[in-house]
Amino acid sequence: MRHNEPVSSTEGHVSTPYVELDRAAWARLRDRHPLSLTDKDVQRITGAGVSLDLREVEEVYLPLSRLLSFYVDATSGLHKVTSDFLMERTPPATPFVIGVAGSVAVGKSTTARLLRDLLRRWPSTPKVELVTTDGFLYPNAVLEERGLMHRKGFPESYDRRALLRFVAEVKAGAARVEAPVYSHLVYDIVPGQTIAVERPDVLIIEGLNVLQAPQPRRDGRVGLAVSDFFDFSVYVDARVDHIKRWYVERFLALRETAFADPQSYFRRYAELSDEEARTTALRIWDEINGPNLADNVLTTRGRASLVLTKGEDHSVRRVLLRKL
Ligand SMILES: Nc1ncnc2c1ncn2[C@@H]1O[C@H](COP(=O)(O)OP(=O)(O)O)[C@@H](O)[C@H]1O
Ligand SMILES: CC(C)(COP(=O)(O)O)[C@@H](O)C(=O)NCCC(=O)O
Repeated sequence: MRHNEPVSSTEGHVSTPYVELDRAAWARLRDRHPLSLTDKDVQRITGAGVSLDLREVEEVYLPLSRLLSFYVDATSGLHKVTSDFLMERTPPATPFVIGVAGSVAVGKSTTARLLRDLLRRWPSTPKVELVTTDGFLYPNAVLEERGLMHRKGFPESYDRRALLRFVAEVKAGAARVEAPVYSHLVYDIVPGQTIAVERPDVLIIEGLNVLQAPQPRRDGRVGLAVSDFFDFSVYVDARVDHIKRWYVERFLALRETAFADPQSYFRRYAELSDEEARTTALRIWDEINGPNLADNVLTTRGRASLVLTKGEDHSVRRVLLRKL
């Protein structure tokens, strides 16, 4: 099969809406859109903690940011058409909204930060903001009351209405919209702290459940979901056994950093031996993050505009791009 041709599927005679490109085919696209970065740029982009390969950024994420910048321009043209049709004199600026979804530990935050920093380099999108959905988790006090302390990350652990309102307001061009902030260190919402979004060119919303379909309400009617406001979405994908290993490795590493902080909710984990830490991480994975991935996150993959599939070293092996 030629890699630049759509994949056809025999499943129920519905052909897939995606075009599938392997790593080499995707990387070749870069030749048509010459782009380059220095090691220094990459260091600046990724910040502390994650060691990223320059080639990976240039071959995978830079072309994606280029495609996105074309989408931003095309979408703004479409808004103009609607506005002209409606004879609006001063059409509101409408931010382009991108959702980034995937499992805990698959690399959503890294992908979202990369896209933010790369998009800022393109002329039509200098102002890019990134918001993570953890700020919309209910505070621990509410989760405790509802018996949801061991369901953090499951759809019901979020104030979905507040999240929806936030995205709808940003999308409607509101001058300033605030989102609450979650601290991984204290493992709770930070009272009174917010992040402000002020009419960006692009808003990236990153979180486990951002691609969830709208849920039926109590009256049986189906409302809106945040994904209804997305102009584009990325699902970061990998084999579950790889993700589970990345989760455990990150947990072991956190003993030296975040867990060791006197303020950390998980202070007690800093003292664990390798074996104890591994057992604890595997338990948390098997009880919380694994089931959430299987039941609520993976089930939304087919709704994404683009799926990045990573190999066991985090390098992207395959890209699915929705064409239909
Ligand atoms: N593209 C990448 N290349 C190398 N390592 C990565 C990459 N993306 C993520 N990682 C590693 O995987 C771990 C999880 O990534 P992160 O972005 O924090 O995941 P998530 O936000 O999905 O929980 C990080 O600790 C980081 O070291
Ligand atoms: C904070 C999270 C729910 C992810 O939030 P997101 O930004 O994806 O909405 C997750 O990273 C997490 O910490 N899960 C909790 C698992 C546990 O209770 O340890």
